[in-house]
Amino acid sequence: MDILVLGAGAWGTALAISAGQRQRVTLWARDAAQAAAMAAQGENAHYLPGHRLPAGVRVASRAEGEPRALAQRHDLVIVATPMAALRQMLVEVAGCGRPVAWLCKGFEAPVSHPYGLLGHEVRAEVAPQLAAGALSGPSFAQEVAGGQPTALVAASDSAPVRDALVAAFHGPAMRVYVNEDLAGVEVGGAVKNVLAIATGLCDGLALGLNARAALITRGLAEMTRLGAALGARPETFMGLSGLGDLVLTATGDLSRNRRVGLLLAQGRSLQQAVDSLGHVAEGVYSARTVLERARRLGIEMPIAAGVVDLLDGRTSPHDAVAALMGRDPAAERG
Ligand SMILES: NC(=O)C1=CN([C@@H]2O[C@H](COP(=O)(O)OP(=O)(O)OC[C@H]3O[C@@H](n4cnc5c(N)ncnc54)[C@H](O)[C@@H]3O)[C@@H](O)[C@H]2O)C=CC1
Ligand SMILES: O=C(CO)COP(=O)(O)O
Repeated sequence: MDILVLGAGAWGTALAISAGQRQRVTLWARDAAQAAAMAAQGENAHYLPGHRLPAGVRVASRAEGEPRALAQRHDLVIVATPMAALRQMLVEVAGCGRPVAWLCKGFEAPVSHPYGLLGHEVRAEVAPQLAAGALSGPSFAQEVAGGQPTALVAASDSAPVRDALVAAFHGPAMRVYVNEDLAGVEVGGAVKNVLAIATGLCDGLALGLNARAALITRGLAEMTRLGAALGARPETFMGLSGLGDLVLTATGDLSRNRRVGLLLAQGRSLQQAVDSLGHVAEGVYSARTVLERARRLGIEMPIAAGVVDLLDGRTSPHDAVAALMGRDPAAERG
C-alpha cells in the first residue's frame, strides 16, 4: 500500500515510522529545508529526535510535487498538520479521488463562522465529495515511533476510508478499531486537550489525586454532553477517542496540553508556556470554541469555562480552582 503523510511534525512522523515497517510511505514536509535535513539524517531531528526513518519511508516536499498530484499517486492520504492547516490541506487534496484522513484533534479557529468547526464540518465546507475521516485515540507520538503497543480508532462515515486506515496501520504493535461516529470521535479528541490543561493545572498546584480523578470524571461528563448535542453517540465517549485519550492526555507527562497547565500553575505566562513547547498544544486554540459552541447549545461546561478564563488572563490558577469548588451542590448526572 502507498501512503502519503502530509505534514512532518511529531505525529505524522511517528505514524510514517510505524506504517513504514510494512508499507511504502511518503512523508511530505511543507518546509523543503526540513525535508532535506530529514532525508540526509534519516530522522526528523527537529520534531521527533531519536527515531530512525525505516527504509519504507521516503521524504518529500513541494519540490517533489503538490499535495493533489502526489495524492493521486497514493492509496491513502493522511493530513498530519495541526488543526490550523486542515482547511488549506483539504482544499489542496480535494478532487484527488483517494481516501483522506486527518490526525488533528481540535476545533478550527473561527474563520468562516462565529465559532470554530470540527474537521468533518470543514470538510463539508471545502471538499464535500471527499471520502474522509479521522484517525484518533490515545497515542503519544514518541511511544508509537518506538513501537510500543497502541490502539487507535479509524472514524468515518465511509467504509472504504475506515478499511484503508485499518489496512495501512493495523499491525503487530498497533490495533486499529473502526467507528462510524466521526463527530463523536472528533469531539473527544478536541475536548480532552482542554481538559488536559485543567488536570495539568491541578497537578501543578499539587491539589492531589482525588482532585485529578474528579476533574477527569466531570470532564468526561462535559465532553459527553457537548458531543451528544453535536450529534455524537454518547457511547463513543467511553471508547478510545473519549475516555481513553482523556486519561492518557490528562495524566501522561508526554502531553503538551497537560504541560501547558503545569507551566501556568508555576506562574508562567501563556505565551511562555506555548513558546517552551516547540509543538502545537491544540487545547489552547480550541478552548474558546468549545465554550462558545456549548453556550450556543445551552450546555454547561464549567471546567472548560475555567480553562478559558485562565487562558484569557481573567483569573489566576488558584481562583480558577476556587470557582470550580465553589459551585452549588448538584446531582451527579451525565
Ligand atoms: N504528537 C502527538 O502525540 C499527537 C498529536 N496529535 C495531533 O496531531 C496534530 C499534529 O500534531 P504534531 O505532529 O504533534 O504537531 P507538531 O507541533 O509536532 O508539528 C506540526 C507540524 O505541522 C506542520 N505544519 C503546520 N502548518 C502547516 C501547513 N500549513 N502545511 C503543512 N504543514 C504544516 C509543521 O511544520 C510541523 O511539521 C495536532 O492536531 C495534534 O493534536 C494526535 C495524536 C498524537
Ligand atoms: O493527542 C495526543 C495523545 O493521544 C497528544 O496529546 P498532546 O497534544 O497534549 O501532546
